[in-house]
Amino acid sequence: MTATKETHAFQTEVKQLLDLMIHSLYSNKEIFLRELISNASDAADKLRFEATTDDALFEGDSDLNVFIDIDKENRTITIRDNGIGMSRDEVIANIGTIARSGTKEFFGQLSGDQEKDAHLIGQFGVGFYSSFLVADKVTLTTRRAGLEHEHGVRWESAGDGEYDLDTVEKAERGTEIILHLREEASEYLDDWKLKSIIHKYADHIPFPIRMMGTPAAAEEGEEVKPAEIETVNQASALWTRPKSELTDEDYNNFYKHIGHDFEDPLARLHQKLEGKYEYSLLLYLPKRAPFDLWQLEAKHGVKLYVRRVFIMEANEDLLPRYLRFVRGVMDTNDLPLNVSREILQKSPAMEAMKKGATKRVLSMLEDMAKNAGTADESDEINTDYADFWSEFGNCIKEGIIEDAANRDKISSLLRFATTQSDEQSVSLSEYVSRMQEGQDTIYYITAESLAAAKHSPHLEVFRKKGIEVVLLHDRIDEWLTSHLTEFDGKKLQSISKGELDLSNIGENAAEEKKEQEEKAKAAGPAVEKIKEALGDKVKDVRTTDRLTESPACLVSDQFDMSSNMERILKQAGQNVPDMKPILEINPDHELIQRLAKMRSQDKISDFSSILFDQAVLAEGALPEDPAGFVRKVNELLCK
Ligand SMILES: Nc1ncnc2c1ncn2[C@@H]1O[C@H](COP(=O)(O)OP(=O)(O)OP(=O)(O)O)[C@@H](O)[C@H]1O
Repeated sequence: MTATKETHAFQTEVKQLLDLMIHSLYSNKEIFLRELISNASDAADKLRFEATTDDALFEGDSDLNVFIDIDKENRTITIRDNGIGMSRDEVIANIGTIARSGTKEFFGQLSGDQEKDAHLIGQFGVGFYSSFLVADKVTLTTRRAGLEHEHGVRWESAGDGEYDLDTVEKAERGTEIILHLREEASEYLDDWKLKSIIHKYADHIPFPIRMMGTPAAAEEGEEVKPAEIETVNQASALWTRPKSELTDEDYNNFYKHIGHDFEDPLARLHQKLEGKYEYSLLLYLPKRAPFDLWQLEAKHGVKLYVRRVFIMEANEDLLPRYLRFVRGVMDTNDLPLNVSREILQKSPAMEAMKKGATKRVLSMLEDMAKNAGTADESDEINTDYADFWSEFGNCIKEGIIEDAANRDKISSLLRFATTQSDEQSVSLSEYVSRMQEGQDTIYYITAESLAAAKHSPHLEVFRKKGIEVVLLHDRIDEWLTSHLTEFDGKKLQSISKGELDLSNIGENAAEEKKEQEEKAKAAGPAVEKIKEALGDKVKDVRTTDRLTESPACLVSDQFDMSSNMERILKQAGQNVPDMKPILEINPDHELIQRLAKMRSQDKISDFSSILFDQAVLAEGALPEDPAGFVRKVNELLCK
């Protein structure tokens, strides 16, 4: 064996993370133990799974456990597991490097404000690095199960930007971490203190966590009995225990382990399902979106266990992609332990679990939505669903597109801003319950921002008639509305697409319609003039009753792409054919009436072009020739 001691530098991000962590999690130091036990438990899970197809990996020792040892004299705590361990390459890849999606976003969001950053860092997860909260030197020795004894690896660092790596002999497989405690972390040398932290954070860990017990005090003349090893935690899989035995704290601590989160969850679901297939679900909704929510390779999800043996993180196999924020465990007796992932994915039992779990998560959300706004005994208003929506609403919208079978259920979970609420808090049923007499359509507008939607000229007639309009301004809304075309038997219609017919709505509808027709007729010459002036810039020019204050607006043809969608696709670098809009004019507006009287071709042309560009601006977009627009307006102003 060649001696291979090397010194490596930490990846820049690791250094940054360490500095930040030591400062911001200072008052929360004890979490180091939770993080290290969590890793040890994951390592035991991995070994147990790999050993289902290769028993030799147990190396004759299948009693998976974590052992914690205190050495008061040398001021160290040792956390030792006999899990899967790591090879040299794995140590380099896992310890000293952050190779996870969402890292860039995480660093981008740091503000320098300690409290806020502590929160962010908690969400991001500090894992192994939390050792440096209490230690000024960490020595990790590990050997991967199945490798020869001489392929052990020692990793050592003072957390100052570098680590040493050495190849060593290690007889037992697994990982041993020695924390050389800082002066100010002496309290952790007390075994009662450590035991109470283990109870707090790791009772639910399904492997025994062992420590030396306290030696019983000897009676006079008796020999002092040596201390015995004792198991500190409950060591049973939490989801297999009856609900009545479990406290909120038990559930929350388990969530923090499984969800790699520092905060309590927003809600949970614990059920045992019996039918053709038997399985248990323990699922949680996080309070906050993880950093990698929008990454394709989201890291943590739902864990699949078969007969309490961890099989895999199996997000999309167990829950549809749009529910990727759900964390937790599904455990079944109906799958074999030692089959490949591919076979598992195709099994009817997995399919049934996915269907059942999806249904139950959606029902949990429905219940949360129902309870929204209600007050509890202490008069506190329930904001759980609003909180959920602001973090994960856009994922639920994906569900409309992705999960046609549950579309009805999902559509009742949607919440929007409308002309009556800036908050995204209005459900479609609430909208329907407020519809005007004669209204049989749910009206919406899509725009680049809430402000652009709210101030769009298209809303003018709706305001006048008191008709509520749903204001859509998230990118995904364009896709949402192309899949959600009906709710509760009512059509959804964009107010900036196609012809608008509000003639059935309101008290004087019939008279208004007649009046409008007359006005349209009178504006005929103006329409023709503008049409000629704008040429092929527009698909058509026509009068409208949409507008009450603005002179003109743009609409898309019923089956054309909306201008907002066109903009989004173009921004995303897609090749989109130019859609020609329809210019609608307000025959009551003074500008239109003045234009009707104009004779000079040049003036008509300038006026028409200004009308068109103004309508573009009102959509939140830029005219094709902004400088030309400004020049024409200035010329007019000076006249
Ligand atoms: N005791 C251990 N045995 C085997 N592998 C380990 C052990 N501790 C850490 N690792 C490996 O190092 C990786 C990084 O660990 P770290 O605690 O930094 O992050 P994590 O557990 O993956 O995620 P999080 O930061 O969210 O806790 C783990 O994913 C695992 O592969």
